[in-house]
Amino acid sequence: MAKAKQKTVLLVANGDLRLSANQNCWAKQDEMEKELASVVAELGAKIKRAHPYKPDEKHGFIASQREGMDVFAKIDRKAPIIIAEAVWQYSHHLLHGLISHQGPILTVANWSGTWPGLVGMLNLNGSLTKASVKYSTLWSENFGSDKSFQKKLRKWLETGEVTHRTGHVKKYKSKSAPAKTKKVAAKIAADLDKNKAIMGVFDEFCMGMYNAAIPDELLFQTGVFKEQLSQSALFAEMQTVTQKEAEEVYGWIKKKGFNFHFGRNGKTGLIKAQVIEQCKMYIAACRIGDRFGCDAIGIQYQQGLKDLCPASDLVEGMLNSTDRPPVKNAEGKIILKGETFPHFNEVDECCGLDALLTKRLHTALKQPVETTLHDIRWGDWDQSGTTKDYVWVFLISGSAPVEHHVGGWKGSHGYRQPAMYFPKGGSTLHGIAKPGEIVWSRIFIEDGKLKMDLGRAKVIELPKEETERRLNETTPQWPIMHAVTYGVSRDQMMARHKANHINVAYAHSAKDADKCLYAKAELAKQLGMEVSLCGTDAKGKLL
Ligand SMILES: C[C@H](O)[C@@H](O)[C@@H](O)C(=O)CO
Repeated sequence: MAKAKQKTVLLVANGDLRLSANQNCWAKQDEMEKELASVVAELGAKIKRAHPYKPDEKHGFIASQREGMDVFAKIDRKAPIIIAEAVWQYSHHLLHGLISHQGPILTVANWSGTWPGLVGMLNLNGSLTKASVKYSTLWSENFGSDKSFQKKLRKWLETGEVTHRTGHVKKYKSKSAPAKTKKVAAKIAADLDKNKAIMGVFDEFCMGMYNAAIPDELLFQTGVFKEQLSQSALFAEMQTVTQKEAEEVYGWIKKKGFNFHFGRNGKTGLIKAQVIEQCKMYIAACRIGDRFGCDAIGIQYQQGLKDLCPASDLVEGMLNSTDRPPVKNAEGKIILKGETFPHFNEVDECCGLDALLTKRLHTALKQPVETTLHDIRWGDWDQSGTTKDYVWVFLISGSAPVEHHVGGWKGSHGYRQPAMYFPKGGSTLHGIAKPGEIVWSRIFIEDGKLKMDLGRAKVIELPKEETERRLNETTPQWPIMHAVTYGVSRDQMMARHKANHINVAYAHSAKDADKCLYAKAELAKQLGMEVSLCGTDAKGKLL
């Protein structure tokens, strides 16, 4: 390796707020940092941690915003700095310091599914983008042997900047949209303009995901407005739901053939009492959402509620389904009968807005309306010999609608949420996404504007052993989607995507999915977003 100019690079490792997560994940972070330090040394520079390992806490992560501020107050603002991530991290622990930083910034993640480090880095990238902070980003499966990674790292060490090719991204101009899709989009846009719509937000801002909050001023143009709801109100409403009502929801789920995996001890296993509380939350969420006339709702859950009651995941998966337990409002009317009540996980408002638009578009185009977000968790080449395509692991931290799963309700499973993240447990809504054509999309904020990226992909089936390998490399309790993106490579996706989350929606065929994509692009454009199309259609034609 050619030597770069000798210099010291500061390293910052950001973590979760939860001590249990930071302790559990520390070993992998430590391993990754050592590998990175050795490559940086080979390149002639030196890594210096900007904050120490904390023996009493048994980890070396920054674990709060204040702690992050104290770390950044002491560092040279002009120094080159690497944010190295092997775990899920709360971006706001660092954002302040990176906003003030004057030296080159590099975010780095190892290509590992073990903990959501790639997810963490993508969130930080999205947050830095929204905050207009200049940064570079790199990822690699093996820092020590990946020549292309080393070349790019050397470039960053020498120049303070490294870029990636993003030629797969093309600005959407209405010309490419079929006339029918324009008509559908115009009708929905006009309705939003006249009648408006509401996103119910049960506590804004989850786990430091600054990128996920849409400033109200940017939302106004879309005709969608927020109803600021509170998780305390949700918890209070849960207390008004009777045991009988909760048992009815539970019985409904059981009758559908859903597979709960119960254990004996609620500390580490799933127990019925946790599920009953989730059934209460499901009813409470429907009722509050209905009372406020919401078109979509988002429950923050991971901070606050996590210490009070079981996880919201089973609730969220059901809300995103058309085949869900009926809930009556105070007037005795079933709330949104036969419809989804779109839910945006972790109150990612960019996903909420997308889900709200998707429901309307797919209803108008007679396509499946069930949507969800996933984490871009990881990806790998198929090891079963099924496909030569690169296969992503889209895997969200708890639930997806059963319509997305092979076998629907019967093919879906409820596991206890991992104790290190979710002390009060609760069932996930796990399943393996069924093969089919999808549209993926992401609304994000850049240059103070609302933007949307869209692309096409297919979900493929992989043999049981390969699916299990992927689940065991990540978090097996969570729902998985084997996705192959058309005309967008792993590195192109990583270079461009400005979020940890990605929205996905099925269509009946490849042709229908193309139509859905153009209709969504057109609608987003009419709502004032800057829209880009990424990659190709199923046949390889540029979008
Ligand atoms: C449980 C974790 O905090 C997850 O919620 C996290 O990895 C995410 O899903 C981030 O999108």
